[in-house]
Amino acid sequence: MTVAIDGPSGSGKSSVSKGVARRLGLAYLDTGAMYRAATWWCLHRGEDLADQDAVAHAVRVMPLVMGLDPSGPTVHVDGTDVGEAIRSTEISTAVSAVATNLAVRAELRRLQRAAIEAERTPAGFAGGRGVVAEGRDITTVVAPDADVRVLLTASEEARLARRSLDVHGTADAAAVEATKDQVLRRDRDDATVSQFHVAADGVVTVDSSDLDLEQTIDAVLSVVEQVTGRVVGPRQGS
Ligand SMILES: Nc1ncnc2c1ncn2[C@@H]1O[C@H](COP(=O)(O)OP(=O)(O)O)[C@@H](O)[C@H]1O
Ligand SMILES: Nc1ccn([C@H]2C[C@H](O)[C@@H](COP(=O)(O)OP(=O)(O)O)O2)c(=O)n1
Repeated sequence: MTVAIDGPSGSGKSSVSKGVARRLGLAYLDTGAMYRAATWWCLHRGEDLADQDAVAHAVRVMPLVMGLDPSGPTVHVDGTDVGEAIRSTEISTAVSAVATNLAVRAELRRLQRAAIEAERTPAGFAGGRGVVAEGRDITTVVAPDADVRVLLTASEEARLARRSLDVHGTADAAAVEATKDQVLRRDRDDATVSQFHVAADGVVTVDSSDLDLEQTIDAVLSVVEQVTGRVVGPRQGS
C-alpha cells in the first residue's frame, strides 16, 4: 500500500505520517527531509544557491541515504548523520531556494519514486507492505497513483503556533512573529512549484486545526479504511 500525504508547513505531515505508518506497519518517507538534506549538502560544499546548474549538479552526486523506520527515521549524507542539522533555522530559511530548482526536483522525484517502488518488494524496510510518503507534491506528481491520497491542512494560526512551539518552545506573540518567515514566506515560495493548498481530484482533505495529533492520525486512518476497505485495528493500549 502507498499512502501519499501533502500539506503546507506545520500542518502536521511529519508527525501524522509517522503515526499512520506505525499503525499500518508501513515504511515512512519524509521527502521534505530530502530537500533539506540537499540544501545542507550544497551549503556544506560551498555552492551558491542562486547558481541553478551548480546546485543541480551537486544534488545529482549527493550520497544520500534515507532510513525509513517511522519510529526512528534517519538521514545520512556522505556518511554524516544530518538528522538534526537539517532542522536548523539556517536550512529552513534556505531550503525553498533549492526546492524551487526544477532540475533538483527532477532528481529528487526520481529518488523518491525509486524509494516508494522499493517498498513494494520484500527487500523494502516494511518487507513489501508499503510506505507512507509525505511532502508537497506526492499526491499530485511523485505518486498520483497512490492507493490513498490525503491533503493535510490546518489554519495559518494553528500552523504558526505549532512551529513556534517546536522551534522556540513557546507560542507567544514574539515567537510566532519570529516563525513567520519559515512558515508563511516558505509556503509562498514553495507554492510557485507545487500545489499543496487545494486538494487535487481524488485527494481527500483532512483539516487538523481543531484536532490533536492522535485525532488527526485517526482521521487519516479513517480515510485509509474508506478508500481501501481495509480495517485498521485499534491503537495499542487503547
Ligand atoms: N493535530 C495535529 N496534527 C499534527 N501535529 C500536531 C497537531 N497538533 C499539534 N501538532 C504538533 O505540531 C507540530 C507539527 O509539525 P510537523 O509534523 O513537523 O508538521 P509538518 O511536517 O507539516 O511541517 C508537531 O510538533 C506536532 O506534535
Ligand atoms: N515533496 C516536497 C517536500 C518538500 N518540499 C520542500 C518545501 C519545504 O520548504 C522543504 C522542507 O519540507 P518539510 O516538509 O521538511 O517542511 P516543514 O518544515 O515540515 O513544513 O522542502 C518540496 O518542495 N517538495
